[in-house]
Amino acid sequence: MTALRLGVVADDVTGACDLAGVVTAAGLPASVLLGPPSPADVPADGAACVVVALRSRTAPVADAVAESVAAARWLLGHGARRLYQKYCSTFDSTPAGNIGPVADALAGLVGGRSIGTPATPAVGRTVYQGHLFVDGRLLSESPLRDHPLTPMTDADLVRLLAAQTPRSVGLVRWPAAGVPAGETAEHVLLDALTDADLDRHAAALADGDDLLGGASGLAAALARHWAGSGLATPAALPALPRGGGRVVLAGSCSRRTREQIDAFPGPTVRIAVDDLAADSVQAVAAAVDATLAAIPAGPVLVTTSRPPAELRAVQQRHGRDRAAALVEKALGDVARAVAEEGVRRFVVAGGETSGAVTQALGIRQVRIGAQVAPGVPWTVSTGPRPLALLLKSGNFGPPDLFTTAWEVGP
Ligand SMILES: Nc1ncnc2c1ncn2[C@@H]1O[C@H](COP(=O)(O)OP(=O)(O)O)[C@@H](O)[C@H]1O
Ligand SMILES: O=C(O)[C@@H](O)C(=O)COP(=O)(O)O
Repeated sequence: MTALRLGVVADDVTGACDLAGVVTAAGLPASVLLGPPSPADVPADGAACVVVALRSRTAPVADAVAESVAAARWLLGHGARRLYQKYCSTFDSTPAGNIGPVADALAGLVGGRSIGTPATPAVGRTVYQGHLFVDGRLLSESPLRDHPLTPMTDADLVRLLAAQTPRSVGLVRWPAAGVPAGETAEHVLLDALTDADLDRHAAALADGDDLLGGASGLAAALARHWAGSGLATPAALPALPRGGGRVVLAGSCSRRTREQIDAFPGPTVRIAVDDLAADSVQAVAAAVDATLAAIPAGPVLVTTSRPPAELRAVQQRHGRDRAAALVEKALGDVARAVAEEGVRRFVVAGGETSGAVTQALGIRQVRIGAQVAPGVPWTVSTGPRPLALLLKSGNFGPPDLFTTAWEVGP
C-alpha cells in the first residue's frame, strides 16, 4: 500500500484540485475527496497525497473549524504523515476568519505550530516582506479588491492573519529559509519570490511535525523534495473517459472565466437568474434541451456568468445568496440531466459551482490526471461509471481553455 505522505484540508473544491494537480505533476500521486469525509470513505488506491475538499472558505467560523478538524482526523486516521492546510493563494477570507481559526485548531491537533505561505510563483503570487503580490501588484490593488464575497483590501499578511487569531504571528523575511532558531511565534508566515525559495523552505520544513499550510506552491515544493529524496514515486495518470458529449459549466463570474467565455467559439447556452426565479424547472429544461441538441457538433458552454455591473443588479433584484443558490442548483441539475444522456466529460468553472456540480453528480472522490495549465488538472471520478472532470478556479487557466482542454491527457 502506498504511504500517505501528505494529508490536506482544503477550503474549496477548485483549490483542492489545484494543489492535487501540482503535487501529482511533481511526483506525488494525489486524489481529492469531496468532503466532508464519512467513516465509509477511504483514500483512493495509490494516492500518496489525499486532499479533502471542503466548502468552508466563507462558512461561519465554528462550522469551518469543526469540518476542518473532522477532515484532519480522518486523514490522520488513514495514516497521513504530514498535515497541510490549503487556503487560497490570494488569502481569500473575511475579517472574521477562517484561515486563522482553522490553523489554530489544526496546529493544536498535531501539537505543533502553523508554518506556511500563500506564495505560488507559478501563478504569479509572491510574498515579500510579508506582503502578498498578485502578478506583480499588491493584493489590495489587484482584481481581488473587488471580490464579491471576500474583497481583499490589505496586502499585509501578518496584519491579516493577526486579525484572525489570538496567537502570535511571525514572519521569515526573504532570503531566509525555514524557521530560524529564536523565532517563537505560533504562526509563522514565509516570504518567497520563486520556486527556488519554496524549495529551500520545503527542504528545511519537510521532516518536522508542525502544521504546514498555504496555497499550492509550498505543497508542490514539498512534493519535489520528497520525490527528489526517493520518498515519493510518480504513478501512471488515470486515463480519461473518451467519447460521449463534452460540456462546460461556468458559474464563475471572475475576470479570467469571463475571458474564457468570450473566447469560446462554440455553441453557448445562457441561463438567466430572472428566468430561474420565475420558473426554474422550465428554465433548466430549456437549457438541457438546447445543450443536448448542440452536443453532436462539439463542446457546448452552459453559463450564468455576468460582468460585475450586471451581477450586482441581479444580486439586488434577487438577493446575493438566493441568486447564487438558484444558479448552483440549476447548473447541478443541467449536469445531472446531460450525464444521464451520456455526457462523460465536463469542464466546470468556479469553486462554488464545482462543489454544486460534483454534489449533483453524486461524486465522492476523483483521481488526478494530466494538468492543462498550472493548477488546472483533469480528474477522473472513482466508482463504476467514471466521468472526466476539470474543476477550475475562476482565476486560473488560459483564455482558450474551453476549446483546448479536451486535447490534453492520456
Ligand atoms: N448571474 C448570476 N447572478 C448571481 N450570482 C451568480 C450568477 N452567476 C453565478 N453566480 C454565483 O457566483 C458565484 C461564483 O463563485 P464560484 O463558482 O466560486 O466562482 P469563482 O471561482 O470565480 O469564485 C457562485 O456562487 C454562483 O452561483
Ligand atoms: O490558491 C488558489 O488560488 C486556488 O487554489 C484557489 O483556492 C482558488 O479559489 P477559487 O477562485 O474560489 O476557485
